[in-house]
Amino acid sequence: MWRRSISLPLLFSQVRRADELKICQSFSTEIIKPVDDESYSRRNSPFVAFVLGGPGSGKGTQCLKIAETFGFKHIGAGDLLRKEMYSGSENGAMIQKLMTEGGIAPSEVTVKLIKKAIESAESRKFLIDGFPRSEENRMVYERIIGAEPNFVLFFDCPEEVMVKRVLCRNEGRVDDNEHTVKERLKVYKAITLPVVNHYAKKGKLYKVDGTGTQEEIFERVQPVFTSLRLST
Ligand SMILES: Nc1ncnc2c1ncn2[C@@H]1O[C@H](COP(=O)(O)OP(=O)(O)OP(=O)(O)O)[C@@H](O)[C@H]1O
Ligand SMILES: O=c1ccn([C@@H]2O[C@H](COP(=O)(O)O)[C@@H](O)[C@H]2O)c(=O)[nH]1
Ligand SMILES: [Mg+2]
Repeated sequence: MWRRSISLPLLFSQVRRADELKICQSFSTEIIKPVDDESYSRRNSPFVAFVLGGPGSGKGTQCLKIAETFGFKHIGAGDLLRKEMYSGSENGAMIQKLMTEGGIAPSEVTVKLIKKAIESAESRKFLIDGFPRSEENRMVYERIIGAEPNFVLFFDCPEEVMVKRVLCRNEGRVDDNEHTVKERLKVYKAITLPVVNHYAKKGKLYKVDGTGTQEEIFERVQPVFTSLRLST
């Protein structure tokens, strides 16, 4: 049974009072509908937080810190697709092409990989990093998984900061170049931001300032997770 020591409506109000997180500032001013976490308790479903933000906004970096500190399993949608790409699967060439072009993989492919990762994990608390990237992704996830996320963490970061970070990343990614990052930003603004907006309207969005040092950002993120008391 999932438990936490504080209800989310109370958490939201505490966070607002403390002004530690800038929630939904540019999307909606209020949390309209508190997260219905009790339904998750009853079904004993996994606890899922989506982590969204533009390319280089720091999603992966902060997810590693959250996972280590709060015992979440980190599932990077892009990481799953990269693994699939290098596995020699029939989808490999298709994934490589769309990643190089900054596009979005077919929803069924990504959701199937996420479902497998959730089902094979021992943890029941998940951070799903970099997904959903489109409204279609979101709807296919909800249909196949049969649930919405408990909340969505969103890193808000200026474009020039994100581009600088991506171009300094040295991990040999096929998309870490000037051309692809520009394409990714276009896709992010046109196709991913509507998903962020959707969750803001539902009162499920935690918007965090993604500028500053990694440690400063983690300071802003921590209150969200320290307030959750989920059994493992
Ligand atoms: N606060 C920060 N200040 C400076 N560099 C950072 C900061 N956070 C992350 N980085 C670096 O910026 C790069 C991008 O960060 P990260 O991979 O976490 O972003 P991301 O949102 O996961 O991007 P993508 O969507 O491309 O996977 C990495 O090289 C990371 O080490
Ligand atoms: O749900 C997803 C996640 C990722 N992609 C593709 O992968 C790259 C890199 O993703 P990161 O999350 O930044 O590692 C992304 O630009 C997409 O091309 C995807 O299609 N769907
Ligand atoms: Mg990442």
